[in-house]
Amino acid sequence: MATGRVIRAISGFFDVNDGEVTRRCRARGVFKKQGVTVLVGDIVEYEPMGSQEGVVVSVHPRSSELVRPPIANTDHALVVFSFVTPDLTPLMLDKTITSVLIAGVKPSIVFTKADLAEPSFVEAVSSLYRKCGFQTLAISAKQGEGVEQVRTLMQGRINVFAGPSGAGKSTLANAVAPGLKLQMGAVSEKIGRGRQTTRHVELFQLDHETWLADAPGFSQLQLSVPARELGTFFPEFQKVNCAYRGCSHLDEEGCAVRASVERGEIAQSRYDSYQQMYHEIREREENMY
Ligand SMILES: Nc1nc2c(ncn2[C@@H]2O[C@H](COP(=O)(O)OP(=O)(O)OP(=O)(O)O)[C@@H](O)[C@H]2O)c(=O)[nH]1
Ligand SMILES: [Zn+2]
Repeated sequence: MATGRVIRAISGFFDVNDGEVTRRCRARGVFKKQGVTVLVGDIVEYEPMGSQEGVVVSVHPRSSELVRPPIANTDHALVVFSFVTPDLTPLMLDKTITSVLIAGVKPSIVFTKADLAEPSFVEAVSSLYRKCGFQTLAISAKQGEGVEQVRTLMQGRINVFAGPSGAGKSTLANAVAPGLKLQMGAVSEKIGRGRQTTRHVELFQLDHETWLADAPGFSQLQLSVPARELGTFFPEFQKVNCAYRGCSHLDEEGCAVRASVERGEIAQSRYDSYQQMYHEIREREENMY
């Protein structure tokens, strides 16, 4: 028996890498009956067969599981947003960060196209997110500025990119992994005649302990958390210790979060995003009954 990581899934086969060799494996027949799924990113036990093949016999418990694209055990999301072209929209950024946190994945925020933005804007935005407690970088991938620091953040992790179209994900991926020619376009999904085809996801190895998914995650921002728990995914809200259990931080009297916003400590834009997301979730919750 051997242990490896699934790095690719192709029409019923799984490519399993043990750190050196990649074998094409099929899954045990009983998996289907037992409802066991094998995802790219899974750590699996397999029975080697010959020098290049094998059979997956069990799947280790997952630390995280993304639905689109389907990847297991991602532990780091690079949240890539450009300062300009397209312009930064705080709500989109905050939603992406929150979705990453809800999925149990650590986010790092990478602001791109710093070369096209006003230095004062670059500094203001970066410091706003740094103060929230997020790892934050402002880079210019085209000029190669900050690329080394991004690569350092990725070290020893299973990385996935997240962020809107045109933010610079492909450019950055190719800067950190030259030679791989990565295309980070969103996972395409065609729905026709009841059939759903999703682009294959693959993990690319940057070194023996660092991996990068070739498709961006968090393309559908569902915010799958009860409204009352949303605040726990805003690290700067946690720091002020609102004494009210289950406080929505919207209109409760004496709410420490609102007081902090009024003092200008918690950023108004983050609080606005929180309110917007809260109402979105509430609407969904109300429609469920
Ligand atoms: N000036 C400048 N342009 C950049 C930078 N990074 C990316 N770009 C440009 O921005 C455009 C979009 O970059 P992509 O890397 O294709 O963006 P993407 O996020 O992969 O976009 P999708 O594939 O649509 O998801 C390209 O024309 C890049 O050359 C940067 O740091 N500075
Ligand atoms: Zn509160």
